[in-house]
This record gives sequence, structure tokens and C-alpha cells, in this order.
Amino acid sequence: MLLRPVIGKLQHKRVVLASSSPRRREILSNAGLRFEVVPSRFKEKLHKGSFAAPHAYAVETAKQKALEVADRMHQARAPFLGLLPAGCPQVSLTPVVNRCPSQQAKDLRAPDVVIGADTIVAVGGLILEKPVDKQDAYRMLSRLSGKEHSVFTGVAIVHCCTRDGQLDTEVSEFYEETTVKFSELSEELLWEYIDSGEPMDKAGGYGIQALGGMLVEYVRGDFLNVVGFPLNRFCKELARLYHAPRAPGTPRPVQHDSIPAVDTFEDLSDGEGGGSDPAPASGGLQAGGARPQAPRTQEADLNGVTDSQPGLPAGLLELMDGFKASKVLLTACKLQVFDVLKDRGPLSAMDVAREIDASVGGTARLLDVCAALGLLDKSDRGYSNTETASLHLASDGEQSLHGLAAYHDGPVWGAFTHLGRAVREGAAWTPEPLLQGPHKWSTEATLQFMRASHGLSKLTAQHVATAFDLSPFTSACHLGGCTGALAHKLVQEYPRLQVTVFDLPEVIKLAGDFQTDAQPSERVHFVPGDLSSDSLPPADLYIFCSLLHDWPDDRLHGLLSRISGSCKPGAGLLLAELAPAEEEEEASGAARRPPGLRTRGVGRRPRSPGQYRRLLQRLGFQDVQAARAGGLLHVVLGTRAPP
Ligand SMILES: Cc1cn([C@H]2C[C@H](O)[C@@H](COP(=O)(O)OP(=O)(O)OP(=O)(O)O)O2)c(=O)[nH]c1=O
Repeated sequence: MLLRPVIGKLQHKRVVLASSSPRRREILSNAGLRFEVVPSRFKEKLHKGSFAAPHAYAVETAKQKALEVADRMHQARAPFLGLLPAGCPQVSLTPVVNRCPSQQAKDLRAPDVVIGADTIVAVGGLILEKPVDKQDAYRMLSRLSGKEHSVFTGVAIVHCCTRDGQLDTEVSEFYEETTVKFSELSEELLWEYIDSGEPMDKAGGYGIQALGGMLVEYVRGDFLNVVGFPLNRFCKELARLYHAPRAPGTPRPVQHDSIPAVDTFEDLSDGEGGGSDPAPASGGLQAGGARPQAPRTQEADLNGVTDSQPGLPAGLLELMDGFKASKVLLTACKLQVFDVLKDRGPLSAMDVAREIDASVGGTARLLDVCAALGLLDKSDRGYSNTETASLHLASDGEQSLHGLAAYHDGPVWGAFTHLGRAVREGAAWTPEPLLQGPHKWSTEATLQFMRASHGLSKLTAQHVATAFDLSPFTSACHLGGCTGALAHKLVQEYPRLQVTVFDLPEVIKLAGDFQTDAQPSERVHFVPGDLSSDSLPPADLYIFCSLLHDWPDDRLHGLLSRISGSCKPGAGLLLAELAPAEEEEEASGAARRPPGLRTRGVGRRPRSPGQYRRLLQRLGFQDVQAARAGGLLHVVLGTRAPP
């Protein structure tokens, strides 16, 4: 089995992972699969007693999860169609670049393949899923203590196609079993583990890939199967599906516009299987640019008649109208739709219209499109927020990106509306206030920028703070540290650390308006200054976060060599910057990168960790290491070598 070509078979497809599990996302993206994530809303409540064996339950649940997503994505196409101009092909309203997972759900192109999975633990005839609370976790773990148990993951690969407006599906399903033996667990160990919080979102109440690994005496079988996805078996299944020789007279599989029939994959395998890398996607777009669809040639149809028509440039069409979905999201945020519905849904369109002071018809249309984008749930009783909307799009809450949405709806939208002028005049693709230089920013413009930065920093701070063990450092300086969100996270993580937030005086003056913690720490200090001209506060660790990725090389080199010159031997430099799109896709599946706050428009291509590593080494840093931080950023840490 040649792994890349096997995974490569799906590169031409719109592949959707119907799962919220970060582990599944990581396993599949590490294997090089490109896919979107649309968590299933199927409630895992099938009657366990009606299944002859635990694995049958896991397989059926996996299938229902995948079918629910296939069906929802198929249904979701309808509300958009009215928005398209007459004669416009039915393409996505969502750009492939810069879209959040829930937006991806509603790309108007139906998915080609939906993958669902379900992991359960079986012990003594009992099926254990995720614990509902700590007591439940305790019961599960005590049951596993000192014994062998089985972990089953059921997987369903659903091939979808649309015929006469109806969804047609073909399901391939399988399961994998792994045996795990636990040590005897003392009460103390059990409760310490439960209190770590790790058991709560995992079948059987443990995570073998993390702290739970310490409970395990041995594993027989596929380790990744325990973590949530049997990659080896999945690849074999793909190989079987796409390479299986067809017996004479066997009917061809379902014909579909965008899923070549199985024998078409066989045809393609000659062309793309020769190299170790999957062939570039022929349809759709990759983050960072349009790839017009390659013409399909000689694709066999149901009756064996060949079709040599070139394929439609679906990717280009997606790019052309993708902005509409962004505007819908930004407008709903601005009108506070997600605030109104938070903790209160379901509400009717009329109720929401009253609350946001808008027309009933207009509100109903906006809510419908939000539902189709996967931002709202719609039922007979009305509209309610999805979890993502309550978490990230309502204006309150720890993980709110409302400020970022307002920034994009305001200054960024304005800058891009006049892009033609900027191109003609050679101006930066930058919001007006930033263009005028920081000293000209109005207080409101500065605050708007800071709100955007604050939301994103809070979301990434934990990942950045823990990407490496920073406990050897006692003082750090976050350059361009804005509201201090990362600084506060750092002092929480490292009790000995003092952190200085260094930023422009205009920013530092307003930083106090941003509540980063219930108890502001005395170990965080704010120092005003200009990176390019002022001397930097002393520290034994300097940090940049989401600031440098689009700086031109000469400016970046100038700044970093100045820092290198002022560092004592042993001092650290930590860069947490946007990962290049393809790396980030690999890391997070479909969760594509939102625009960087300080990106000048779509900016230059972010540098890879290798490029930063080489740069740091040239500037006198040693032991340079790189790590990922939450799929969005990569973090590079180097130590100043003695001169
Ligand atoms: C046993 C075990 C399970 N798990 C995880 C894998 C699955 O994510 C989870 C089992 O729950 P599932 O219901 O299979 O998956 P999920 O709820 O996380 O995601 P979705 O339903 O949206 O697909 O437990 C580990 O991460 N490590 C382990 O050692």
C-alpha cells in the first residue's frame, strides 16, 4: 500500500470529516488528507441493547453521524440558491480561503465524501462512551482498573451524490479493535486523573495519548484506533475502494458529477500514483489562491459512455462569490444576532427582529442564511445559536471573536472595497487608520484594532505559552504585546516569570480597558515604546506573536539582529507566527486560517518554521526548535549563543 497515493485519491474530492474530535482531525491531517470539518449533530443515543456486539453499535453510530452531516449539507444548499443571480451556477458562497469551520459546512458544492467515526470502550459486555460527569468517569475508570478492555472505533465513509435534487449515498463501513490493559489504579491516582479534566471528552474516560497513557500497562493493536481513528485500516479501505478490480459484468458504482466512479480512480492512479506526493486538487481552491479545475478527460459514466467535456471552474466561482458569506457573518455579528440568541434560543425571526430593531422579512432571510452557514440552528421552534456562535460570535465570553469580526467589517472591509485604487496608486492594502501611522490613529480606531487583537490573542495564548517549557526564564518581554492577553497567560503558567508588555504609547494607554484576568497580575508590566526606534526593556526571553509574518525580509532581519545584539548568552527568542496555509491545513484539516490581525490585506506568504530557524541561526541563536501552537501558529524558540 502506497500511503500517499491512497490518501491522494481523495485530493480531488470535497472531503468532510463529520467529527468534532481534535484527535481525528490531527490524525487525518498528519496523513496529508485535505478535508473540511463539519461536526455531526447526531445524538449518540442508539439503543445499545439492540446491537449484537459493541462494534456494531460503534459502526452504526459512525454511519449516522456521517449521514446526518451529508444530509444537512445537502439541505443547506437550498436557502442560498435564491441569493444567486439568475443563471448563476450553484457554487459556494463561502470562500475556501479564510473561512471558519462552521462556514465551511455550507459551501454550496455538496460534499463528495463524508467520514464519520465513533470510538467506544467495551469491558465485560458494557459499552462505555464519554463520561457525563466526574462520578461517571470514576465509575468507568474503576471498572477498567487492572483489567484488559477493548477499544472499538467504527468508521463510515459515505460517498454522496445528488440526482434530481435528491441526495444519494453509498456507505462503506468498518471497525477496528484494540486491546488495552490498565494497571491497578489507586483511589488517589484515579481522582487526581479525573481532576485533571482529561477524561471528560473521551470514551471510557481516558486519553491514552496524554496523561491517560500513564495508566496503561500495554496495548495490542492500532494505537491510533484508541485515540479515535484507525488510520491504517482506513487507508486499506481507501485502497480497496479505489483500486479494487471490477469483476466482469459488475455494475459500475454510483455516477456523480464530482466523484469519479471507482474505475475512474483507477485511471487516475497511473497519472498521480507515480510520485510520492498527491496530485494537486483539480477542483476547488486551496488556501492562498485559486486553482482552476483541470479538465476531466475521458471520464466514464454509468453506461460506459465517455465524456470529454472540460470541468467547470468551480474553484474560481467559489472565489468570486465567497465574500457574500463573510458579509453575512459580519453583519449578523454587528446586528448582535448571536448576542440576542445566546442562552435564549430558540426565538422566532419576529422576536429577533424586534430585539435587533430590524425588519421581520430581512431578519428572517439573514437568520436563514446564518443557519445555512452553520452559525445557527433552525428548528420548528425558531432559531438558536450553535455552540460555535455562542462561543466565538457573541460579544461576551472568554473566546469571543466579536472584536475581530467588527474589525473586518469596518476598516478591513473598507480597505478592500477600494482595492482597485490602492493597486493603481501603489498603496498598501491596509485599513485607513493603520495606513496613516499609529500616531494618527483615533482612540476609536486604536480600540477597534485592540479589540480584534485581544480576541485572537486570548484564543491562542494558551497554545503559545505552553508550546515549550519556558520555566527556565524569569523575565520575558512581549514585543507588540498589545492588551497583555499573552502576558497574563504566561504568568499564570509560570509562577516565577515577570512579563513586560512593550507596545506603542497609544496602545499601552488603552490597555487597561481590557480585562484579561479576574485578578490583574503584578507580574505583568506595561512599557510604552516604539520597536523600531526605542531601546527594548531588558529581559531574558523576547517574544513576538502574530506580528512578523508579513514583514519584508530586510525589516525583519534588521529588527531581529538588533534583538540578537542586545541579548545576553542564554537569553531566548520566541516567535509565534502564522503557519503557511498548507502547513496549517495539514495541522488542522479544514480549519483554515483567519486573516492575521496585522496582515496587510492578504499579505505575503507566511514563512515556514525552517525559514525562521535558519534566520535565527544566522543571527547567533542556537538550539532552535519549532512546535505547532493550536494549528494556527507555529512557534520557534532559540537561545542566544555566546559570541
Ligand atoms: C479511549 C480514548 C478515546 N479518545 C477519544 C476519541 C474520541 O474523540 C472520543 C470518543 O468520542 P466519540 O463520540 O467517538 O467522538 P467525539 O465526541 O470526540 O467526536 P464526534 O462525535 O464529533 O466525532 O474519545 C481519546 O482521545 N483517547 C483515548 O485513549
